[in-house]
Amino acid sequence: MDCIGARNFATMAVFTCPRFKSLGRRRIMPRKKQPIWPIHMQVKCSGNESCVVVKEDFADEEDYIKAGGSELVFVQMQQNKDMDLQSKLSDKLRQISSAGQTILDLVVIGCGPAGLALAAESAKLGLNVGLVGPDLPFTNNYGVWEDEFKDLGLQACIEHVWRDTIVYLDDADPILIGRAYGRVSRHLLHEELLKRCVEAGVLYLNSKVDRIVESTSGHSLVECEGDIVIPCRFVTVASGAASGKFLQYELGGPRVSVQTAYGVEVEVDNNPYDPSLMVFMDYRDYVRHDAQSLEAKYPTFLYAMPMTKTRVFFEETCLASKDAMPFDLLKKKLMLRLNTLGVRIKQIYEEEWSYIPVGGSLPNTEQKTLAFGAAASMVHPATGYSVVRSLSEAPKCASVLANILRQNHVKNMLTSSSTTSISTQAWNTLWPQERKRQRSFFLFGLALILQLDIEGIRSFFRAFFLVPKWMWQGFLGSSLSSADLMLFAFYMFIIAPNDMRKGLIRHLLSDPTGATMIRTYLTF
Ligand SMILES: CC(C)=CCC/C(C)=C/C=C/C(C)=C/C=C/C(C)=C/C=C/C=C(C)/C=C/C=C(C)/C=C/C=C(\C)CCC=C(C)C
Repeated sequence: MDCIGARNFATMAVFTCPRFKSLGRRRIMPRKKQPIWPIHMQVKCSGNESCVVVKEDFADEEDYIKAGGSELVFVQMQQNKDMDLQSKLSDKLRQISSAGQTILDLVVIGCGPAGLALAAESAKLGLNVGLVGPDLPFTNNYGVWEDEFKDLGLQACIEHVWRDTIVYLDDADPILIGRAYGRVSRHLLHEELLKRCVEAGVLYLNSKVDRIVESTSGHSLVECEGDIVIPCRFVTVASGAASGKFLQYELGGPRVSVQTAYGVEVEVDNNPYDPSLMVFMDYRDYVRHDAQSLEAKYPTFLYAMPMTKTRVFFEETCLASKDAMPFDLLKKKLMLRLNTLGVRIKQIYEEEWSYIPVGGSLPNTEQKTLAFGAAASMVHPATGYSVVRSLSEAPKCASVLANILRQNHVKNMLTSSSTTSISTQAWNTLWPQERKRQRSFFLFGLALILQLDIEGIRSFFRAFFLVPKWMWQGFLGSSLSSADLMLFAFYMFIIAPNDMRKGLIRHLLSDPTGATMIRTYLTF
């Protein structure tokens, strides 16, 4: 058997809800007679993690249901097999079963940072939360501004901090931006978010969701692989940008663009970068390629995290392009760049391929299924960053869901129309008009970046980092209000060189995102 324990989640129990039978749904229990009710099992695993998964012993399904388990098979989260925590969770599961509550308040689909954070925050507020998704480790390397991660209480998940961050645009003086940057340990972040879920009593199902349907009673039914159906009051899709099959997006919005990056963590000789500084963007041109070449179509920069003098994470990044920049081209540019810098790679620890859709439409806010994180278009269109926004908005989104459920007394009265209007309230909190205005500005900025060549990008970012620090920091962190963003635009206009000023005005008057932005700003 695979090492379930080493992956942190472990399945526990499954309920079947007799109500489904009357709805004429397909059988809830897997057809093959297998012991899906809690069983006692021991899992061997490598490493020093304790991997014992203890489950209650039942002779058969009937025995299980008699003992208080309902028919819908469900799951309990465990982390590092802490038996004390596990028994608390078992108690919670029993309370839910004994209170006859087979309908969960919220099912979150997706076990990335956004899904885990939303599940934990919602369960903290007393909602019965189920989390569904494959149990996989985080794969992305997250870079964050240290102050922002500290504010989220996640400082302990940062594995390396650089006291300052540097930007190279051309051969002129580099820009020291005066802000500490951190590299998040994806393992520690995963552990911390799991811990929050475990402590808050989130229930977990390691499965893939096939579809979400509405029942006539107004509940959502989350249909998972293995003929498992979970009834709940709200479903929130947090399974990343590729969640399209569960969601509808507004029609006629801007086309999705792509941020692509190829990274390697390596042991090197001749690292030219100071290990005390994180290299946020190095736009210097080492390759000196012909302006007509394919490389010129995709202006890229180097993002570098020197962990020590000899161990460095280098990532060649295309901030945004209409069509994804091919990974082999990114890799080639990175290798050429390192070669020109005289960096000699001695050992490769890991490689990363990153593909982040940016821009695009907002989710249709009239649908009943909710979304969070990248699925809810929360990726910053002009930077590709999203993890801090998802983590910081999770408590707010959870509290809105909890309030809506409380105010509407939906635990007792749910009809299709009431749940639709409740979902609209939740959507409006996630995407209020003010947020839509800010986003329209970012989309305008993204469209601007897309049409700049390498020289245009250099002078654009020179102006960008000259605006007052609170402005560019707020722009990158999505924390400027729509009015502040206007002030920021005005400021950029004032300090920009003449040709850039002309470009800004031309873009405002001619690009469709300019007209959309003006319209969105004028809508109240
Ligand atoms: C794995 C993962 C997760 C990842 C990987 C990848 C990477 C490495 C990434 C990185 C990234 C980065 C670094 C990014 C950065 C970015 C930035 C900095 C950005 C920025 C942007 C900016 C912008 C867009 C800006 C804009 C501005 C504007 C739009 C302005 C305008 C103005 C105007 C129109 C004028 C007006 C006038 C009057 C009013 C008079």
